[in-house]
Amino acid sequence: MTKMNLTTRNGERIAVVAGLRTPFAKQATAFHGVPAVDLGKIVVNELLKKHDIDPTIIDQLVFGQVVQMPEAPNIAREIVLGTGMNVNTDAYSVSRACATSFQSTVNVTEAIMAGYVDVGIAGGADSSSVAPIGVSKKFARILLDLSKARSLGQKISLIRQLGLKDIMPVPPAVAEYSTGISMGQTAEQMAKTHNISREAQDELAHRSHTLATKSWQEGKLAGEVMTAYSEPYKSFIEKDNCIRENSELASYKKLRPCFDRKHGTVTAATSTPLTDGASAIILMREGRAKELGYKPLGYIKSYAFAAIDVWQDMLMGPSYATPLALKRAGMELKDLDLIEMHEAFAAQALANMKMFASTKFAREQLGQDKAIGDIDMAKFNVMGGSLAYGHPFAATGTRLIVQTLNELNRRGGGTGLTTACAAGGLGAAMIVETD
Ligand SMILES: CC(=O)SCCNC(=O)CCNC(=O)[C@H](O)C(C)(C)COP(=O)(O)OP(=O)(O)OC[C@H]1O[C@@H](n2cnc3c(N)ncnc32)[C@H](O)[C@@H]1OP(=O)(O)O
Repeated sequence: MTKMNLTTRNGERIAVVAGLRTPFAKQATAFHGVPAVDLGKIVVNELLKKHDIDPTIIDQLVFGQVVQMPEAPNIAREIVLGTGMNVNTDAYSVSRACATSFQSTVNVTEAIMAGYVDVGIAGGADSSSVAPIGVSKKFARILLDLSKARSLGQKISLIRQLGLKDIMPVPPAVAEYSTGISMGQTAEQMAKTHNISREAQDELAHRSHTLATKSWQEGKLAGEVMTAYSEPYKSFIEKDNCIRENSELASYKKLRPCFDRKHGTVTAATSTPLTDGASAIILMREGRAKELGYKPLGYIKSYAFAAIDVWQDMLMGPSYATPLALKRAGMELKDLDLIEMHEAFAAQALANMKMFASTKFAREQLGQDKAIGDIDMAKFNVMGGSLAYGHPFAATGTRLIVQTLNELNRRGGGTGLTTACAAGGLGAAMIVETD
């Protein structure tokens, strides 16, 4: 197969020049009270400062946030207006559930390929601590009717229709809108369908924490996680705080399942914690990066998105998107030097790994004779994954892209796969390479 690259019309590659993320913090800890829009501003502000990028050269900023704030629906534009960037910088927001910052990266990539943009920022931010708490549909309707009621009698009769249940606040659910099935329940489905044992899930989570701890200790994350917070932002944390530095397999075994208390196997340790954080990357036309004197971290080689039904085993996206991204890159799984898969749940990652290796799955679901391939654990989530780092939904895609490129560079260069499942039965896969 001939290897292929994504390029502009005159053959220039799409360069990832730099990337940065906030430390990722467990819900209601270090970033308690800090909305996603501020996390986005913090990270973009520091990204520009750290890499001495003149904000006036940014043509476009595309950002996303999964749990949206009704008062600031276009987070991208708020970031431009709130970071001293040129007010004329185009900015819009995208949403693709947990693959949101894959999507923002693709939007900027495609704009560069089309020749419309030379320099763009992509990323995502989410806060599980500042969530839009709503009201029930009945309460919302009655509030509206109350505002239109003319007499006291009308008002009283409307209020009388409300019970205690109707006026209780409604937090956003981490569940599928059309089915009501939570992400955790889907992970339970996947563990059962694919026969993923509790032991295997515990081991993957323990591995994730152990490798993430080691990566921090070896200083590998220092360059890509911000530690300095410039004015007007206060100082926060300097390290991810979901990672268990003293992870012990024995303590995993003691935990009770969370989503199917009686027959389940998915626990708090084998689920990504609810997390706050933001991440962003700067993309440039290869020639523009050279003109400006930047040495890119790497390049976007190919990408693919895929979608499956949402009732059963919905978090299988990587198994559908990866073969497409490989085909578009003219590559096979064995050609890759690193494989970074978002660990939404240990059961979900393990089920996808099984399906990568399954010829039956390839034949029946992908319409191809050969399995995607066996995953070599020496290449898989080598610095740990989302189970340890956490998962601020929209920020995970650009975390994966930057972490993979930096690790490829430390290993002397190569090609890496980054892939994630997402709500709505969606999947994203992106292949990145270094020089
Ligand atoms: C496409 C996608 O990405 S879909 C995924 C989207 N994301 C989600 O759905 C989020 C899923 N996660 C969650 O909803 C929550 O994290 C839950 C419900 C699983 C757990 O929430 P909580 O109960 O608040 O978790 P908490 O951190 O308190 O942990 C519960 C217990 O497990 C323990 N624990 C958690 N992780 C570990 C670990 N790695 N090792 C040992 N013990 C652990 C905690 O210490 C705690 O013990 P304690 O009760 O004695 O204090």
